[in-house]
Amino acid sequence: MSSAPSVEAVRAALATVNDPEIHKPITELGMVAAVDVAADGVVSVTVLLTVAGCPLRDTITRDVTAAVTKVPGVTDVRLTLDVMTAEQREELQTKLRGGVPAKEIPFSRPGSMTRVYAVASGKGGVGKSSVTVNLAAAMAADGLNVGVLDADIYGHSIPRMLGANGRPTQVQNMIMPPSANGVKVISIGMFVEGNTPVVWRGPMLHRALQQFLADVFWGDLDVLLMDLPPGTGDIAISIAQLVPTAEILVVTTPQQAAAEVAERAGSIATQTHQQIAGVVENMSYLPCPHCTAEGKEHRLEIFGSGGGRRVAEGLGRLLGHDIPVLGEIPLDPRLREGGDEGKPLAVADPEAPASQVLRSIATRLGHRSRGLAGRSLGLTPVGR
Ligand SMILES: Nc1ncnc2c1ncn2[C@@H]1O[C@H](COP(=O)(O)OP(=O)(O)OP(=O)(O)O)[C@@H](O)[C@H]1O
Repeated sequence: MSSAPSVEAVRAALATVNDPEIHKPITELGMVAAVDVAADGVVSVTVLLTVAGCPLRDTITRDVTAAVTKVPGVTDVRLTLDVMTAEQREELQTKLRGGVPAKEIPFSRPGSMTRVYAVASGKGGVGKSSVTVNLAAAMAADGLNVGVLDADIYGHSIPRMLGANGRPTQVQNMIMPPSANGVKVISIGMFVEGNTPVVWRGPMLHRALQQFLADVFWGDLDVLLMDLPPGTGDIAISIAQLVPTAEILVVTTPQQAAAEVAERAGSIATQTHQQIAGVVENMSYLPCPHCTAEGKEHRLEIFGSGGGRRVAEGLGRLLGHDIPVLGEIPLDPRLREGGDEGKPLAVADPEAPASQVLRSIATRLGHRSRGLAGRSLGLTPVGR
């Protein structure tokens, strides 16, 4: 007959259980209130939930029971779920913030290691959100900790495109973002009922963004992507004020008209003194299906050509240094379908031509040297 396990062995097993929302071990979060091991191998564990009526209590129950059951010598697991006191939640919040005072934006602290990209476009519908979610998913698949802030307050489509169906939950004053495809997501769409359009004005939008940046528990992000609304509106200015180190990523189509507006949107960087990470040309061409079937390459340039290059050159002239075109993404109906289904093509089919371009951009942006983001190096970036 095997002997009863030690309390340490049970605690070690509990340390393998992550809180489903905070994604950290429950032992580190102060959620394990008591562990008791009886001589007959019956283990009693008390776990404190962050809030009463926690929607994920079933997941926690299942995970804790499974982990403890695996410890040799355990004959039964008796789990009691209780709720943290206000003081305990306060303690947890301080711990989660890693000492950063409330209301401070972690990404704008000096020495922040998170690279922040604000994805901008001139016109709507050029694929800015599609590019954002695919880059985010590709970076996450590459092992980076990634967050997406859907700042496209009027056309918030990011949660659907990423398949983030969950709702944010609240621990004290902190908002826990749901995650999908390995990416943490927060969107104004998660805070409005149904499909209600948001008709907020500048100051309210600024406050909402401030809250998303300061009060959301993002954890240690390698990269934060912010999907801006099209154009050069209040939000772009707010972002520049809130996170001055955010670099701008301009998305355009090859079309002349789109390129002109994109250039205007990018030129905001001269006023806000932000860096431009580069230009992404989306919907660059459609690989001719007939020629592809015959093993030949023939690009149908549905929206013309050269928009990305023109924007990069225009912005380069304005800023006095070269701006790279980071990639030309072809049209692919599966990219749209992936967006509708919450399965970004870059990870669902990484070898598709559009995915290959997206993944190469993700690698380039995700692995730029840390700590230099947003700083002028006095160097001229090399083009493609
Ligand atoms: N490369 C592509 N191939 C095929 N469809 C695409 C591609 N890029 C984007 N789309 C589709 O085009 C539509 C517009 O894209 P998306 O919503 O990403 O644009 P947007 O610039 O973010 O628009 P808005 O800012 O107005 O919300 C979507 O239906 C999307 O699935």
